[in-house]
Amino acid sequence: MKVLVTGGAGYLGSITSKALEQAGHTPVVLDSLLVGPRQFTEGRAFYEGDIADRALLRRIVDEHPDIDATIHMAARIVVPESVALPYEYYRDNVAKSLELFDELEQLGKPRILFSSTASLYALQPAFEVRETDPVEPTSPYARTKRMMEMCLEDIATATSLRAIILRYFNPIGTDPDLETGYHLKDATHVVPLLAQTALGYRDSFTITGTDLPTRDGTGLRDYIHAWDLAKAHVRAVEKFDSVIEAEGAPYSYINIGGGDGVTVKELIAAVERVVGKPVPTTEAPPRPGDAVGAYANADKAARLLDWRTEASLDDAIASALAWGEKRKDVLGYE
Ligand SMILES: NC(=O)c1ccc[n+]([C@@H]2O[C@H](COP(=O)([O-])OP(=O)(O)OC[C@H]3O[C@@H](n4cnc5c(N)ncnc54)[C@H](O)[C@@H]3O)[C@@H](O)[C@H]2O)c1
Ligand SMILES: O=c1ccn([C@@H]2O[C@H](COP(=O)(O)OP(=O)(O)O[C@H]3O[C@H](CO)[C@H](O)[C@H](O)[C@H]3O)[C@@H](O)[C@H]2O)c(=O)[nH]1
Repeated sequence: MKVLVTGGAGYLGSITSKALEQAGHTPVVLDSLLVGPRQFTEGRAFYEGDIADRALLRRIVDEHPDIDATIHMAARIVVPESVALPYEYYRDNVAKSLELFDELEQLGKPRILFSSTASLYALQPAFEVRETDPVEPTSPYARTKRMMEMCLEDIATATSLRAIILRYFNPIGTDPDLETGYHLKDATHVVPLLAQTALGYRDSFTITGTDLPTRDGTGLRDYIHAWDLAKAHVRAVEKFDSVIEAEGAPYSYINIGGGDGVTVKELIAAVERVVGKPVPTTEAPPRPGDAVGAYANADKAARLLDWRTEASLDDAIASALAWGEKRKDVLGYE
């Protein structure tokens, strides 16, 4: 199959492109390089440009008329930044996504996989969330994702477009060959920050939020290996039509998580276990827009995609540490 991957120069887009290739499929990457590095597109069909550039989309489909589906990963993704830059987040994640979907549908390319987020779930007393559980996005970023979910429901109901909405829990680590990975210079995600501290590139790691309603007061997340997440996309592309048929609706929501909740303090202990030495920490209040947390009920992914996570937390942390050591060679910064 041939798959258009928007945001394919990014962290998850580049790893997913590689997983598609390993499964015998062909990714076609569209990315503006707003943040994704050009190196991450090497060896692939790559179009540099914006998802809302309709002329470019027409050219891509003209040159690749056999595109079977689109994985729409391009977005701005940093929660605290979304609080400070709402215009940028709503314009890029919502308004531009609508242009993309409208043009793809007109071009006869109606299969969309959409990258959504677990951070939009409302807090549940036991933290486990199913796709049918209530949502309550707490940041502009999460609201852009929820808005797009609602748009996709309405568009799929009214038009030929069909959507599989993948709600990612927290991907960490990278592809097995360490070719691409987490690339943000000023990391904001917990595991890259912990890895940089464990590797000695940072003096200490700051725990943001120690008085939350979790078992030890720190934020709880469901961390999954990015390579497992990439393979979930391969399954979703391959099974697209059968998922939509099984759903009995023109759209489907699927949690992509492992099913284990891990607090920040537990995560730090796991990193210390993997590196075999303590990681210095300090404490601070939660970040603006921070969610308390959730972990996935991943039964639906198992049933509809025949997918479940394979890697352990320690494997995923080891992958993140290995990439943390290597990324200076690839990107030029630690
Ligand atoms: N990383 C996570 O923890 C996480 C968790 C849940 C969901 N997601 C979602 O997964 C997707 C990929 O995230 P990621 O971590 O790989 O982020 P990333 O920033 O590495 O990748 C996003 C890519 O999109 C590109 N892009 C942004 N706006 C664009 C535009 N208008 N036109 C073309 N390209 C554009 C960027 O240059 C970048 O390469 C996003 O939609 C994100 O919301 C990520
Ligand atoms: O320096 C830090 C950074 C984070 N954390 C904590 O670590 C946990 C995870 O934080 P991340 O920023 O790594 O992940 P989030 O779940 O908050 O957010 C990320 O994953 C979400 C999916 O759940 C969104 O999609 C979003 O793109 C992405 O930023 C949170 O409890 C956070 O408070 C710290 O203790 N210290």
